Amino acid sequence: MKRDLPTAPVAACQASCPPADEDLLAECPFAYTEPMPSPAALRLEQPASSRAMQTVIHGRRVLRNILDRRDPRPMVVVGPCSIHDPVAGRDYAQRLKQLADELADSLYLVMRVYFEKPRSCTGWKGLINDPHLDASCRIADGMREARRFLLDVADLGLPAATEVLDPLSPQYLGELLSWAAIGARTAESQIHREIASALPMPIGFKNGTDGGLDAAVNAIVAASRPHSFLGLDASGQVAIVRTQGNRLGHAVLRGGGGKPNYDAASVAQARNALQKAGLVPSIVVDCSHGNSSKDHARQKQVLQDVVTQWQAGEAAIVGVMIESFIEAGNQPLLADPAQLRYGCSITDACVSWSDTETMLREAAQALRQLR
Ligand SMILES: O=C[C@H](O)[C@H](O)COP(=O)(O)O
Ligand SMILES: C=C(OP(=O)(O)O)C(=O)O
Repeated sequence: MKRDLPTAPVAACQASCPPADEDLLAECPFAYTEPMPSPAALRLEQPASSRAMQTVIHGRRVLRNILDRRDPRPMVVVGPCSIHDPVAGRDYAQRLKQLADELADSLYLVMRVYFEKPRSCTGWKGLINDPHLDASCRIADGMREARRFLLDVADLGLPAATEVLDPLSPQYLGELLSWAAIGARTAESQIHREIASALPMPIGFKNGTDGGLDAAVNAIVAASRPHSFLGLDASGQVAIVRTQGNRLGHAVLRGGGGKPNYDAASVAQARNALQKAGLVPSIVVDCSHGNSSKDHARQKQVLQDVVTQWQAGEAAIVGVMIESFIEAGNQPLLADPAQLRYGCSITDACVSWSDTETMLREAAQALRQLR
């Protein structure tokens, strides 16, 4: 069967397929390539300030101390489901920095700065992939935009967290992150476990979309070991990457398979599974996704349940994740992005900024009373 090939792939294909025969052309790979600046080139173009690097390193150190139980505060990874409008994202970061300072005695706030969205099937794949929100997929622009955004967040003194999805992105952005997640759809992937073993920050591995824990537990063990794999060096050269293993892997319970898993019984089950695998049980509860049935308003109940578990002495829960933005809910991505509602998610629904403040102030107050 003959396929209709778009113009650019046809041109590239014709150059690489010896005879310009129609049938052979139809068998050509349906792909073509464009150059991308190297990680070193982008770092040179957008260098990190010393304040930014101090923020990142301090963030990693605090999170390591939380995981090693040397800092009693829970971590709170909080922010939009995805950054689609860097102006609204910066506005959010400024608000969050103030709240982080206010609650620093009880909670350690890290901004969720998610640029890459793993889709169940299809959909907008995030700011790096499609920064202009129009399917033009200008990835070099997206990477620059993402790096600029992380630099600005770090310059505010706010540590940042992201999901590592594309295997090459950490070379461009990894130095600016204090925490990273491997998502529910990729925790079972060997490639992502290898990358996690190379990263210099704590990594949360999510349970599977079916709610199963095995992928996350196996991922934590696998990422803690040394690996050798193919990657990219800073100059953009394909390289053999040899890692030492990341001992700061932990589980993120996000619910799944139509059921939540933030409740005390599910947390006990996860704690036992981690211990059985020889791991120190460290769990972050994701208040969103399968734990909220994607109803943003339910994130508040999940957080309240976690606080109750802390009050009952549950030490395995070292943090929570909240999907939060300026406006509550979400909206569809419109053909004209200028018509989008300011500060409202175009991926999963988020709690509003004012609810975020209330939720976190209440949690901090409850923790103060526990001291
Ligand atoms: O966090 C975001 C989404 O849950 C994730 O990207 C999957 O989204 P989808 O099921 O709408 O594709
Ligand atoms: C995609 C996400 O989560 P999960 O991997 O749990 O679906 C996310 O946190 O944005």
